[in-house]
Order: sequence, then C-alpha cells, then structure tokens
Amino acid sequence: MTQPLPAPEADRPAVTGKVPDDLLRVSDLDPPTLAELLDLAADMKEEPLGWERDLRGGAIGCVFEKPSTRTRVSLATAAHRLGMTAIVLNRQELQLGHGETVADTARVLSSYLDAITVRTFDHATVEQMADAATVPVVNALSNTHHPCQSLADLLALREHFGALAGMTAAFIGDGTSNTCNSFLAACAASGMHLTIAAPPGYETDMDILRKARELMTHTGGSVSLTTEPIEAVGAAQAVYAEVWVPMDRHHEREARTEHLAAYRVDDALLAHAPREAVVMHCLPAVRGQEITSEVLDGPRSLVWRQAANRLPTAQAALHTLITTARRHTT
Ligand SMILES: NC(=O)NCCC[C@H](N)C(=O)O
Repeated sequence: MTQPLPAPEADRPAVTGKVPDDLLRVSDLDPPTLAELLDLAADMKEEPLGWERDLRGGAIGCVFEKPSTRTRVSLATAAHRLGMTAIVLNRQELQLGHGETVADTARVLSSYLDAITVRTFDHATVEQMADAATVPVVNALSNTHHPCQSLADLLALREHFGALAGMTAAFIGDGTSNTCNSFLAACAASGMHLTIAAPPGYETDMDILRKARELMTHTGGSVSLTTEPIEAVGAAQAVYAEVWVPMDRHHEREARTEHLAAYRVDDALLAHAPREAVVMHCLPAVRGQEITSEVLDGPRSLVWRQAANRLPTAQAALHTLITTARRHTT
C-alpha cells in the first residue's frame, strides 16, 4: 500500500520569531523563539519525514574535537531527514589539527556547507568559528555551553508535564558544567524555578547566573543555590544528575570523585523529592557514580526520552537556522 505524501513545507509550521544567525548558547534564542522551536521539534518528532524540500542537496559539517555519540548521530540523522548530507570532521583529519586557524577553516567550510556544527573545548573556539563563518554555526558542546542538549531536555519536560512555566527543577553536582549552564539558561527562558546543589568549588559562574536572573525577571522563573542535595530536591519536579568527570577532565578524576561523592542521585535522595519527580541526565552516565542503575532504568527516569529528543530538536534547529540564513542571503 502506498503511503500518502507528507504535506509540503509551505503548509507546515515554521519558526517566525527572532532566529539567530548561530546557535552557540541557549540565550541566543529569545523565550518565544525557543518555545516555537520546541513546537517545531514536536511536529518533526510526530512526522519526521517530508521536510526536505527546502534543504535537499545541502550539507552540514560536524567538526568534532571530542568524542560524541548522541550529538553526532542526532545531527547527522537530522541532516539526512532534511535532505542533506553530514560530513563528520575529526580535528586530526582537518588542517585545523595541523596549524590552520579556526577562522580560515570556517571561511572555507562556509563555501561548501550550509551549516557547521562544532564540538570543542574552549567556548571561544565556537565563537571564532561563528565570527568567521558565513553559514550558521551550531555549538555541539563546548566546555561552557551545550544548547543542543537543553533543547532536548525542555522538549522531554514539556512532553511529560505539559507546560514548562512555573515548573521546579534541581540540578545536582557540578554547577560549572556545560549541561548545568545551558539547563539554567533553558529554565530562565521557560520561566522555571531551578535550584542548583553544588559543593564548594563547583559553583555556577556568577556572570551566567546574573544573566539567567535578569531574564527570569521577565519570564517569572528563579534560581537558587545550595550545597545540600536534599534541600534542592525537596520541591523539585525534575532532578538532573550530572557526570562527575566531564570528558576533558580525566586528569581530575580522583579529586572530582571525592568532592562530588555526596551528589549522587539515588533512591535515598529521591525519597526527599515529590512523588511526581522525574530524573534527568544528559548521558553518558557512570552507573553507580552520579546516578544509580535503579534510578536510571527506573520508572522516574526521563533520560531515554531526553536522548531520543536530541533528534527532533536537532532537526528543528538545523531547519530553522539554515532556511533563515538562506532567506537572508537571497
Ligand atoms: N549528551 C551529551 O552530549 N553528552 C556529552 C557529555 C556532556 C558532559 N557534560 C561533558 O562535558 O563531558
């Protein structure tokens, strides 16, 4: 039996808000545009195919200086579903790894590609890439920001709870992490109330906090800080566990494991959370360290949905950024 053809994009919803040139951090999206992007991602999740008319024949580059499972595969699959190809470029395979500047690389890649996605260490590298590129640059994770993850997190929360505004969440552990910084910005844009429980030395950057608080005065959200995980989860509808050792900090493994030992999300901690609380994690998880297997695989886990939502949110972000950029250049 032949399947009915999906509706052409002209009849489909699109993001009409203020679309940024690049997606380097969550705050590049103003709150209404972020909400529209989530709407589009929800549509793409329900009907993933039939969006390739505008971008068929295009290509994205995935410049990856760190390992990646979810981000690389979701971006590449999203590109494929939009009729594009994805070229994965590891640092050592590029002249970038042998002395060519980030700016020169960006300039040249822009003449072949419709978007450049970058996973790197210093956030300044993503900024340099975006400054020199003439196509959209998407931050596929830097040491300070992970916007692609936050889009998937918000979609998962919205699907589960229905609405984001007024929701309460707790982030447990490393308050300096890229995931924490971006989740904070996502909560700020969505009018959510976040408590970050981090040990001394792992506190969220004051400037990132200040910007989130500023936005929260408009969206109605709030952020508070504590060193006590039990206090943080007390009213939390979502409890976010974070890796103790990020992928570029293996040399700090021993110290981090010691400092963050009291920041494990397990059944004992969740006994202090509301009955409805769900558990989040960006993955990869170290089972038995920052989260137990019982929790990760248990009925409160939203983790697999977060991971699955990387695909439709990547699809929505790429489609929106690239089609907007093309409109601006024609
Ligand atoms: N979902 C992901 O993209 N996970 C990558 C690991 C994130 C973690 N915060 C890290 O930087 O190592």
